[in-house]
Amino acid sequence: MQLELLRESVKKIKKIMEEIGFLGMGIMGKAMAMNLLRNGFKVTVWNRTLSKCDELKEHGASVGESPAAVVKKCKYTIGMLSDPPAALSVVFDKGGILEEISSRKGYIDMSTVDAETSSKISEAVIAKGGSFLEAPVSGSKKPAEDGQLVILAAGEKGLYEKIVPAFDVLGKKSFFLGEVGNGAKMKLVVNMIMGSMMNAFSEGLVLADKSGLSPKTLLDVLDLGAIANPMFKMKGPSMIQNSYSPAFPLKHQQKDMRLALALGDENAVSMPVAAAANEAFKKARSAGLGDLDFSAVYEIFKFSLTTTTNVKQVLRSPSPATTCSKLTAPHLLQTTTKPPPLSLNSRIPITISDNHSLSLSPAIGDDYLRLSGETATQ
Ligand SMILES: NC(=O)C1=CN([C@@H]2O[C@H](COP(=O)(O)OP(=O)(O)OC[C@H]3O[C@@H](n4cnc5c(N)ncnc54)[C@H](OP(=O)(O)O)[C@@H]3O)[C@@H](O)[C@H]2O)C=CC1
Ligand SMILES: O=CCCC(=O)O
Repeated sequence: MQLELLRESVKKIKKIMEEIGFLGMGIMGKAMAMNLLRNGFKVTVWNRTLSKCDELKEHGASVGESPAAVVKKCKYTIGMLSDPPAALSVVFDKGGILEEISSRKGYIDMSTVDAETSSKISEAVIAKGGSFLEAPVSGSKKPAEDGQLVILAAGEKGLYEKIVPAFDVLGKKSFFLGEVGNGAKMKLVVNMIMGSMMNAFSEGLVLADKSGLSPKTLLDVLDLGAIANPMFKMKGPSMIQNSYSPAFPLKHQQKDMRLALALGDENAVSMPVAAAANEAFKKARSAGLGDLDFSAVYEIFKFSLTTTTNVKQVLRSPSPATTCSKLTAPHLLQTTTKPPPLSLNSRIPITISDNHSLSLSPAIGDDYLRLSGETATQ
């Protein structure tokens, strides 16, 4: 039975025969390209920062010197880029896809972008005789590694049918949603709901904690009830340990909230919950948490202090009189260098306002300096 299944998938892959191009070796692109390689596809990769292709090369991928070079070599090219400007750049800029796309070649953009960006790309590719499919995905780093994504495709049905063997490797289920734009819209609706849920979850964890309840017990209770879901289950334990290793970077979640709200504007849909969630993600970005996992928005709820003062500066030269009029998420600050004057036993007094001060003690983690402290009325 297993052998039969194996034969079937080899047959499907052989149907494609042609090499697959892959643009964008970020968290998702790298995992997806690796998965294609593991499943017998020949893959040529490209990334703006070339060094990120090294690991793929070690696993048998070829490396193209530009998006155009990849398209020239491959019949089908997939893109997994950060945002609309990046998705447009690999198509329209010098060395971009348009220089080599032609009839019998297809471009599949799996990035999360808005319908307008996707339509612009589609029109340009089709004008050159090529085929286009948008195919954003639900699921994060782990599902990408395991080939368990949910693929939301729209555009040219013919291209969809031809690329299905690759989608079967990348995902557990593909939807074909009709005309270009529908995949982008579906993805934005899903991520809008996800971002709003993450905010409610964060608020709940803080409320439990401040009410004298154990956040860990809250996780156990949630997991047994009607609102149990994989996201709470997966993110909750690391959130209560202040650990936010990025699977889905917060800056991308905020981009998706922004694009979803724009879709709401376009359709006159009132979205007060999503708008509030977007504000929290923006606040987290401005506090320097954009490259952490989107669950780091929890930090914003833990500390309702508003801040922008250069806390890094404060940390580099802590002194008893250090004054910090505005302070955000003071216990989790990204530092470029470990500040020399600090030791694990240091306590750094920081005055927040005339009436309040913080006394912080540092613990140095991987790339982050974590500080914990309590407010005290002077
Ligand atoms: N991470 C996740 O869980 C998920 C992410 N997504 C979506 O997938 C896309 C990729 O996400 P992810 O892999 O996490 O993001 P990363 O930030 O890890 O990677 C972004 C990629 O885009 C490239 N890039 C950025 N700007 C440009 C540009 N101007 N020109 C060319 N390339 C550029 C980066 O290149 P460089 O290395 O040079 O910076 C990198 O390859 C995003 O749209 C995201 O919203 C969808 C589902 C899940
Ligand atoms: O766009 C990112 C989605 C992340 C997820 O579905 O877990």
